[in-house]
Amino acid sequence: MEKAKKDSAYRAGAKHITPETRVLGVGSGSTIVYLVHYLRENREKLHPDLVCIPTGFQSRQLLVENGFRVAELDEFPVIDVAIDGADEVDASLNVIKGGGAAHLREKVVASAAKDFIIIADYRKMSEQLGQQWKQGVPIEVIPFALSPVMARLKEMGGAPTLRMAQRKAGPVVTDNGNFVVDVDFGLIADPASLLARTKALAGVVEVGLFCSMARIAYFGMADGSVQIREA
Ligand SMILES: O=C[C@H](O)[C@H](O)[C@H](O)COP(=O)(O)O
Repeated sequence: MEKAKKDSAYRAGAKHITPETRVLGVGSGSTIVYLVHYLRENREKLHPDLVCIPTGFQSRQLLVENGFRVAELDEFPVIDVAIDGADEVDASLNVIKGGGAAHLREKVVASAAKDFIIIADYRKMSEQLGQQWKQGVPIEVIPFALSPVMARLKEMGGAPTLRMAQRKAGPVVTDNGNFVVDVDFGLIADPASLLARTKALAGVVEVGLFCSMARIAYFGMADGSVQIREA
């Protein structure tokens, strides 16, 4: 599995991070660690003034520890390329993200990017969202709105669960001070419509459905190959 993650990250890095890439969005999760390894091992191929925009605390730390310059969107509101992991990717490149509760900032960074690329291992590859990722769609909610949002999500046919922290009593609290509700909607026939309906609920800050955003996805396979899906 680790090899598959590394293969996808290295293939995408070699293809999409060129000496012209000045501002790079760096996502979150375990696959993105390998992208930072790629950057570390290929410094001579990078723009001399490369600036990285991390999507959260984890990737920020990772980049700083490896000697890369990190900056905020205030300074660099347009990103050349953003690369990020995924929890599930369907045949049309709709993506579920937020398994690490980072999807709000990830979506902001992806939206600011001219090009958005996904890296993942083969477990994330599916035909329809909900096939592989059984944990549900991550939805970031302000704590004040938790109960009414949970009730509305049930009315919409979802099965919401408040994500609980491990090694801390109580719920997961995101980098933005909010809660995450994982909502099982079964197989998702129309991700864009589900995104629109869930995002419209008062108190929902962001939904971990990324529709019509990714241009290309790299999947590291069990046999050592890398499969590519393009929008
Ligand atoms: O919130 C977390 C992010 O959306 C991650 O990019 C996603 O969960 C994939 O993570 P991993 O590369 O660890 O599978």
